[in-house]
Amino acid sequence: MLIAEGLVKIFGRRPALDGFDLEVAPGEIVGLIGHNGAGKTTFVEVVTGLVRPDRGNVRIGGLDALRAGRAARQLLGVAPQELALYNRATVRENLRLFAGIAGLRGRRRDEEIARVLDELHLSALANRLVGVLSGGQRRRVQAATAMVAAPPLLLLDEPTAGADPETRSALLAAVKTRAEAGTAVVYTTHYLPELVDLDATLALARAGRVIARGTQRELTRHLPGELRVTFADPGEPDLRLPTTDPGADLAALLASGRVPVSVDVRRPSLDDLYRSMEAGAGEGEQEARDVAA
Ligand SMILES: Nc1ncnc2c1ncn2[C@@H]1O[C@H](COP(=O)(O)OP(=O)(O)OP(=O)(O)O)[C@@H](O)[C@H]1O
Repeated sequence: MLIAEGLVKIFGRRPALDGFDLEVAPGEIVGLIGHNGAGKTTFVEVVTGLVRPDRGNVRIGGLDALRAGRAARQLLGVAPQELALYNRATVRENLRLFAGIAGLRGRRRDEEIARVLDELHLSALANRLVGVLSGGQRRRVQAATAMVAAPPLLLLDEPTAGADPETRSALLAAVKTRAEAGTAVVYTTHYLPELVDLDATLALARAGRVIARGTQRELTRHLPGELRVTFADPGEPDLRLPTTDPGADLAALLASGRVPVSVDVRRPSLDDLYRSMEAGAGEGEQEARDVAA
């Protein structure tokens, strides 16, 4: 549904995108993660048409988004990181406007608005001015504007930033439902557990390019998990051992004659993956590139 190839965008002398590639299939949710400044928002802005890349191609649903921008954007719903809503209009009026821009009219428009209000738990706020809503409520409204015309591609840039648990779970459920119906989703976030809930595949951005792409399991395979053991002898402290081979490490422990009363193996998590990226352009990144290769 989305193919971005070799995107380069230079601001001043610094590349914000430096050979950024990403493909997203219909029904796929891609969690786009990476440190502040990795280029995630610039990528979203290029796909949206707000920023023109210096090099590279973007295809949306087979259309060249850099040449046939208008037609390609009809296939796109965007919730930008910086909220773009009309504060002096109500939630419903905002949704009418966005649905109208996407070409929805009459009864179909009203039905889609009712559906998205319900999905995002916004029905009770439909006639309130956006300007008087809380930050989390506005974020939900922004996500609703992206989803209202049921576009086949959704770009959600940190849609749950600052959101309370209710906002977050309503949004995640709506995104899941849309993906199950075939929508392709690019979802940027710093809240990694959300990507587990969404069963998203991952794209790790660093310094303007995607350095690794795959499932959570594929990308964390090279990282150590943790073996947690409690012993029968109350005087013996609990053991927490980083491990890539818990079976072998446990066998070695048992062979040493120590008697465990509980054993737990924690798989490497997305947080571990994120931390491994902190290692910079060192070993961790090279391993991530190997995984991608
Ligand atoms: N309009 C702009 N003018 C100059 N530099 C820019 C502009 N937009 C982005 N940048 C720079 O491009 C780089 C990538 O920024 P971008 O906002 O894409 O990162 P990000 O991965 O979305 O970060 P975050 O997680 O903080 O949202 C940063 O160094 C940023 O300062």
